[in-house]
Amino acid sequence: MGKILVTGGAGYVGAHACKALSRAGHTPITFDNYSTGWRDAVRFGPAEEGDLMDRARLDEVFAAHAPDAVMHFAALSQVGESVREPGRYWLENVTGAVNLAEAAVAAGCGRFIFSSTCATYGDQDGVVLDEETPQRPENPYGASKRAIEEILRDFEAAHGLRHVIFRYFNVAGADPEGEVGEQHEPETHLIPLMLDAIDGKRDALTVFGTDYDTPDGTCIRDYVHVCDLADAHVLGYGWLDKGGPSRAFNLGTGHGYSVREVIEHSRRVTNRSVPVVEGARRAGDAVRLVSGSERAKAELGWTPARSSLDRMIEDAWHWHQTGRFER
Ligand SMILES: NC(=O)c1ccc[n+]([C@@H]2O[C@H](COP(=O)([O-])OP(=O)(O)OC[C@H]3O[C@@H](n4cnc5c(N)ncnc54)[C@H](O)[C@@H]3O)[C@@H](O)[C@H]2O)c1
Ligand SMILES: O=c1ccn([C@@H]2O[C@H](COP(=O)(O)OP(=O)(O)O[C@H]3O[C@H](CO)[C@@H](O)[C@H](O)[C@H]3O)[C@@H](O)[C@H]2O)c(=O)[nH]1
Repeated sequence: MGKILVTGGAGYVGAHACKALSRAGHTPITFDNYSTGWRDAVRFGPAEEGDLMDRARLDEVFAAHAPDAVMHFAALSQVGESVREPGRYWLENVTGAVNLAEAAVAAGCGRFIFSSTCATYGDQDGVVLDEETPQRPENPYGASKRAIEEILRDFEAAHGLRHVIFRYFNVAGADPEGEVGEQHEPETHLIPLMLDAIDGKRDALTVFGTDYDTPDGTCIRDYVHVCDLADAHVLGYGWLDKGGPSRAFNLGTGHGYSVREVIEHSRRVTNRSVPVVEGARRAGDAVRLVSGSERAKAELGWTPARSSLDRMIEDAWHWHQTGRFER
């Protein structure tokens, strides 16, 4: 069983990964500055407060815990914001990852699992995006993540730091037991915003662009359940623990849904109407991002068992109605 330093363990995906790691018998040690995460979300192992920009603090935490691996979730992660504030994305995402990789190498921790994204691929004229697809990000967020992937390859060559890169598609849903869930402030993600509109916490959901070249004019994304992602991280740790080589894996289902289809499914699952207004395109949005995820299934034995759209909306709705983190 391993000790795993989880940066961003107080955030949405990181907290679900901590639960899955702890269930599998590992010890997740959260490292977080609580900028977008929640102290209440750290329920499955110890917490260390700190900022990735502070290399000395990272060294202290590595010395205190001697982790067997790092899982690096902490990042700035909003496409639209990255277009408006590219400097922050390049500075914080890249510097944070370099500090973490250097601290891991200095401490003799040789395994690194990284949260990358399908935004590193960009639009590719309707082809299914598999791991061999050339990466052509269309926004500073995706570009910063692609840069970190390159940095990890350099660190392996120079220092033997082995890595697993997970390129997530669109994460959705929540822990079905309701212990943790998705809560961003301000919220920018489609499904939680829609649930807010459904129960009157906001006036309406704005659809960002209805004139895209897709069957119904709205953008298409491949949604994957956060608990399936969390399970993939446990498998990724096992892969490196058994001596597996550095590898990149997509995590998606291979099925894309348009914004209008997500609205329709939400209407059905919640049995409520969804107030919607049509708005302008959001800068930086790709038209269509759909995964080829055969590699993760074949090589890691990963199954996105909970990733039907209805199930993700159901679990998100359950959390929306029953859970809430407080500052
Ligand atoms: N949510 C998605 O749909 C999605 C899709 C693809 C990739 N990802 C990636 O997954 C990761 C997690 O995303 P999320 O949705 O859970 O985000 P989140 O904002 O909920 O979590 C990020 C966590 O990192 C912490 N953090 C941020 N900057 C930090 C710093 N400098 N030092 C220490 N802690 C810091 C935050 O406080 C927060 O707890 C990100 O790397 C993101 O790019 C997310
Ligand atoms: O109020 C809203 C919010 C979103 N959308 C649309 O819904 C889709 C999904 O948007 P969102 O939930 O914001 O996700 P993405 O912008 O696709 O980005 C998420 O998914 C990426 C992978 O695709 C990750 O890398 C990012 O970190 C994560 O924020 C997009 O077409 C948006 O234009 C709307 O129409 N209205």
